[in-house]
Amino acid sequence: MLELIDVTKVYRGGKRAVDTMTMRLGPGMLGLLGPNGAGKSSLMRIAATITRPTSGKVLFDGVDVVARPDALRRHLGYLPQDFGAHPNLTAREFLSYLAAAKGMSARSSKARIGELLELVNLTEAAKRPLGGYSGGMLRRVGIAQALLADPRVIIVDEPTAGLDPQERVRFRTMLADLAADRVVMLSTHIVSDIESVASDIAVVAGGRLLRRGTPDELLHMARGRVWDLLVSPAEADAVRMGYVVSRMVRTAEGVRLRVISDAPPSPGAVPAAPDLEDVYLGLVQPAPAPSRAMGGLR
Ligand SMILES: Nc1ncnc2c1ncn2[C@@H]1O[C@H](COP(=O)(O)OP(=O)(O)OP(=O)(O)O)[C@@H](O)[C@H]1O
Repeated sequence: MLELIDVTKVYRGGKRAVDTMTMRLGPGMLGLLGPNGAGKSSLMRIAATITRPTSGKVLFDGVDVVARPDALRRHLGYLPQDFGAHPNLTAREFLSYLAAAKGMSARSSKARIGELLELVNLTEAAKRPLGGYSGGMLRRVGIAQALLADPRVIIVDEPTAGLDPQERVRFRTMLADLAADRVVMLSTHIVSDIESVASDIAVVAGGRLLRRGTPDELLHMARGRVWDLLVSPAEADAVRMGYVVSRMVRTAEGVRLRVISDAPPSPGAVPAAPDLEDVYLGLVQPAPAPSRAMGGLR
């Protein structure tokens, strides 16, 4: 069990990137969802013992890992957002080098690296220098290095950035499998990255935890507050001035809008079944003035 308790991070210069966040994580996948600048990377670096919190506690199985980071590090696989690999090394050489740095024996690491290359589908490319890899292939090397020591806790920061749709799906499924018996914490600003795999979603913005729940619990919040309407282009502009609009499609008949609001935004609005994108936008997007769109979702 990994626990973040009242964690705050204030950077030099005064930026409060994480503001008294508390999260407890057991086995399973927690999707940390928030816009750019929400504080996701800062929180993950703190959870991964890379950065010290300004205040608050991080406990792993009850042990204070701010004071004793090694208690977590030997069980941790971490994939930072800016994961960089040496361009002249092959995938196999790079992973062997990291395994040696982690103190793994050459024999056990050889077998493990073979397994991992298979898992991330890089066996065939493993003898080529990393400099010639695509963004997606490098991400897969990144996840392989995070899994080297068969970690109990896996922290991956925006792992799908730069992946094509097929790679995204493969990556999500792989992490979901790993989450069966491990703590997996994954950050993203893309709702579809986590809605099909995370049973537990934390929405963060401005350094604060806004909501946490299962997809069903989050969807429940938005029930009765999502509306579809078809309007003229001029009316669409007016609606966008006053409401949170989660989708807008121009069609031959007019503009089809999806609006988040407690009350119907217009007499012709039809209630719609919410999805997680609606919930997310309702939480993180400031309501345009006049502020009547967000109340119920906060
Ligand atoms: N080392 C630092 N020094 C000062 N400010 C920082 C530092 N790192 C991050 N910040 C600021 O803290 C806030 C949160 O940044 P953070 O990277 O944690 O957010 P994020 O949700 O991961 O966003 P992104 O997806 O853009 O990385 C931002 O305003 C960022 O500019």
